[in-house]
Formats: sequence, structure tokens, C-alpha cells
Amino acid sequence: MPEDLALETRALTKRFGELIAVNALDLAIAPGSVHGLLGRNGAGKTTLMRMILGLLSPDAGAIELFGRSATPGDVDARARVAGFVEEPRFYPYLSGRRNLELLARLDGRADTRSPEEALELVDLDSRGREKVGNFSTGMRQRLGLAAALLRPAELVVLDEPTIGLDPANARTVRTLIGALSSRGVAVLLSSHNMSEIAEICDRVTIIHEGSRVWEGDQAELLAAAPAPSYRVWTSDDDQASAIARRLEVAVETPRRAATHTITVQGDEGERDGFVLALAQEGIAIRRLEPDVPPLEALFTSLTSPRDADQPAQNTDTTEEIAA
Ligand SMILES: Nc1ncnc2c1ncn2[C@@H]1O[C@H](COP(=O)(O)OP(=O)(O)OP(=O)(O)O)[C@@H](O)[C@H]1O
Repeated sequence: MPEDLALETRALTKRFGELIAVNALDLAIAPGSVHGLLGRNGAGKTTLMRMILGLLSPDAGAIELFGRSATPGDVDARARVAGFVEEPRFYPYLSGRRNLELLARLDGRADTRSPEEALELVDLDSRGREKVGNFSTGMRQRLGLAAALLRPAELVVLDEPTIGLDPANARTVRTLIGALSSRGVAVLLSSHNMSEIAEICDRVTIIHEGSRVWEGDQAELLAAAPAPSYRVWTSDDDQASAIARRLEVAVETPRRAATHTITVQGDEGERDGFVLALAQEGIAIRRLEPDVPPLEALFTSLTSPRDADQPAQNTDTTEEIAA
């Protein structure tokens, strides 16, 4: 028998008056998988997460958690789910540790982690006795993660978990997400940071105006992304430009007075031809990188306003995950 999905939503829909914030959204997350939600501001990510956490009732559609239907008020169905939406909130006049103690008591379960253990997981053990009111944004964010980790959850839902964090703290959180996933915990996270999503997520769902416009894994992403152009830096840009013009694979854009950027277009074969031609002429390539990373290129192509009338390029890959 196939393993139950950690989360499945089917045609999940939420309206606020005339606005359809989440529109017939299908989502499937396998145990141990890290699933990224990408969307512009107001795309519907937080609304979707609120419904999954049982904080908001859908107008239509269904949510299943670990193979079991989870209606809005069903606390038992969410016993293995933890997380936060928007920024986590705490009593500012209490310590981080005390806040966690209260949350664990409110949860009323016997199997929660100790506040110390949760604080240690997010590298806050040495600061746990300080008042939350004196915490930096990054510390509050990590305390939110610690609160989510009090429960031995098997699905963790995190709304922009690295927002406002400096690079080192953001890395701590990403490492923690990786560690959760390798222990079999499924993670659903939203972020506006494309490189973060590309780095840590096994699968990505792009939402535009409430609807899923794309879903897939890293390999599918590379296949679906618009053909990238590459910027090239060489040991002799002038000569490299001349070769690029001869092969008709490049455009040059002036950068500053007397300098230019070589952007190589075309498919892989044409790019290879250019690289080999440079080698033949004794020109070294010092750097070659995509002008726009694939995820960003795909995201822009699917969610830019000019595409708003035709966003429905859904890949229906739910069955693949379930299989
Ligand atoms: N309680 C509410 N009442 C009315 N409209 C709401 C409510 N909550 C959200 N919305 C609207 O629903 C849409 C989706 O909002 P949501 O917060 O889910 O977007 P988001 O993708 O999380 O955005 P962001 O990236 O800015 O956090 C927005 O147009 C928002 O204004």
C-alpha cells in the first residue's frame, strides 16, 4: 500500500467577499518532503496555510492530513501538525522559555519537547531566559520555530520562516528544515526568496491570484523554465564578443563606459559551440552564469501581470507524488 501523503488538499477554495483568495487549489506533500510555496504578495499563500492549520474555514474543497480528512475544527486530525503563519507572536514581558512553557501547557499534550530542547534546536538556549520584548526580529522568528517544534510534528507549516533574518540565522533555519526533512517530517514553507526555495525544496508550487499555476520538482523546473541566457566573463571580452557576433549567439549590452556585458543566448548546443570557439582562440572563461536563475525566470513568466489572463499552465503532478 502506498504511504499516506502528509498533506493533500483538493480543490481548496477560500473567498473573502468577491475576492477568491484561494481558488480550487490542489496540493500534495509526501512525508519527509520539503515543499515550497511561491507567489507574489497577496497570491493566497498565508490563506492556504491558515486553512491547513485549521485557523480558517475553507468555502469549498477538502484537506487530508496523513490520509485522514481534516475539517476546520478537527483538532485531533491536526495532532501531528505544527507551524505558524505570519510572524509568530509572544508575550513580550515573559522570557522565551516561559512563553514556550505556556504554549506547551496550552497544547495540553504529554509528548511535547521540553522548552529547553526546542530552544536548543534553534540555537537560542543561551538566550532563553531573556524577555521576548528584547529579542531581535531574528530571535523572535527562531523562537517561533522553536514553538512549532514543541510538538513532535510530522508536518510543519512555516510562513516565510526566514523573513527578516540575517544570512547566518537564515542558514540556521534552512539547516533545521533540512534536518526535519531527513527525519521524515514534511515541511510546507512559503518564501519570497527564490534561491532559498530552489536550495531547500524538493518540490515547488507557484500560486498566482489564488490558483496553482505550476508545480514540480527541481528537474521539472529546469525543463519548464524559459531558456536561460548566460552572462560570460572572459580573459578577453572584446575578442569573445567578436566571436559571439560571428556565431550569432550573443548580445552585448553596454555596462559602463568602454566596457560591456556578453550575454549568450541560444540552446545548450549553441552555447557549447561558443565556449569551444573561445577555447580554440585561447580565450579563458572566467565566469559563466545564468542571467536569471531558472526558478526566478519561471516564476516571472507565470506571474507577471501580462500573463494574468492566461496563468493556467498547471502540471497535474499530484498522482506522481501519490504513486
Ligand atoms: N481576513 C481577510 N479578509 C479579507 N481579505 C483577506 C483576508 N485575508 C487575506 N485577504 C486577501 O486575500 C488575498 C490573499 O492574501 P494572503 O495573505 O493569503 O496572500 P499571501 O500570498 O500570503 O501574500 P504575502 O506574500 O503578501 O504574505 C489578498 O488579496 C488579501 O488581501
